Amino acid sequence: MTVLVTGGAGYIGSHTVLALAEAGEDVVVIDDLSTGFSAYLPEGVPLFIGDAGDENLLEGVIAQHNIESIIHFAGSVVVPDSMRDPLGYYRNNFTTARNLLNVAVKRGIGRFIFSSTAAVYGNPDQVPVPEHAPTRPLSPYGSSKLMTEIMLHDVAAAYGMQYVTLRYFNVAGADPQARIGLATVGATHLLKIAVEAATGQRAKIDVFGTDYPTPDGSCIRDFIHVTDLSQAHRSALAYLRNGGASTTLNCGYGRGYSVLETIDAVRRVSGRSFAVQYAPRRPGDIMTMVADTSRIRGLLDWKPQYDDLETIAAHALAWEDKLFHERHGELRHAASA
Ligand SMILES: NC(=O)c1ccc[n+]([C@@H]2O[C@H](COP(=O)([O-])OP(=O)(O)OC[C@H]3O[C@@H](n4cnc5c(N)ncnc54)[C@H](O)[C@@H]3O)[C@@H](O)[C@H]2O)c1
Ligand SMILES: O=c1ccn([C@@H]2O[C@H](COP(=O)(O)OP(=O)(O)O[C@H]3O[C@H](CO)[C@H](O)[C@H](O)[C@H]3O)[C@@H](O)[C@H]2O)c(=O)[nH]1
Repeated sequence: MTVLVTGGAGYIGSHTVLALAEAGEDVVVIDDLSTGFSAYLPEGVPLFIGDAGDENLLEGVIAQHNIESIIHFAGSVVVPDSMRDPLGYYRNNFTTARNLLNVAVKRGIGRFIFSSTAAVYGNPDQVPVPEHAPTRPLSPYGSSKLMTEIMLHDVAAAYGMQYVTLRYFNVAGADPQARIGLATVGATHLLKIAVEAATGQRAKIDVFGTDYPTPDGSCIRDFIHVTDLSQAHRSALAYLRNGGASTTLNCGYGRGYSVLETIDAVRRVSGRSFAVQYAPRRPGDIMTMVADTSRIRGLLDWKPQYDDLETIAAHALAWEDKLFHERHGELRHAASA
């Protein structure tokens, strides 16, 4: 009984593969390494380098391994890029999932966990946002995820598949032992930028908008530690194996922190000062995005362990320090070669 993880060499995928491997699960990964890193997979986890929508590759992997469940992370994740290249995003997020589901149905793989996003809600009418809130994505990225959610629902209804769609809120932090973390060059996530500033890799951090009608004028987000999120995938898998009905679940802690509070947390845990510059609002930003978490807490046996902004910031910082020294060392090495 093996779990196929697509995009398992990426940020969230690699933390989930680690959690599964540590729990003794057999895992195989398909990843095209477009933004992932093979080095972040635990020893012994087979990696098939290729497209998760390549049906021949999928058939080959399934023929070699006894796949019982699929966790589908592979996709393109940068909202502004999706505005510039909508067709690329619909292909890599929607068409890839369509091909993967086609093979899953043909091969009778009956359990599917899908990485979706809070971006499907667009600007919410109510906060915290429940899963039944209207879905009005503001970007091709959000639309491509919502279309995949709808397709998965229809496929499950037609072929008797069980699925859990997980709508992640703002994923942050790194493995508490700093074995893996977010390594994408040019990542745009707030906490990543803040720890890059704290490690001296950036001269400053911009705060996009300080005139929102929030207590300190900056946007508010619900940050979830990537290790807690990886455990939510394990819990979702256990839920499906126990016969749980298909469902869609918000993944957050249900608590919001402002952009300024988040930057302050990085300053506190790092003990380092860096420049913070107030900048205009970033187009397309949602003001406040906080999850209603009652459904995930009620349905899954999931107990978050790192629901604390300073802990998330500290883990992100420890990983960034390690990454910076590794990359810096590599550069020195290359320069002297
Ligand atoms: N990071 C977040 O805050 C966030 C929030 C909501 C949802 N998500 C979703 O979670 C998933 C993982 O995101 P992440 O932050 O780990 O990003 P990531 O870029 O680190 O991971 C994506 C992985 O998928 C691989 N990949 C991309 N397209 C592929 C393809 N066609 N075939 C095979 N491999 C492919 C990449 O090489 C990478 O390893 C994505 O589906 C993303 O939309 C992420
Ligand atoms: O240098 C920065 C970077 C970000 N921000 C602000 O910080 C907040 C969070 O921004 P991120 O880019 O870190 O995250 P988003 O909330 O825009 O989006 C993230 O969370 C979404 C769900 O809410 C989607 O899942 C999406 O894929 C994922 O990138 C926003 O108000 C943004 O304007 C800054 O002020 N300065």
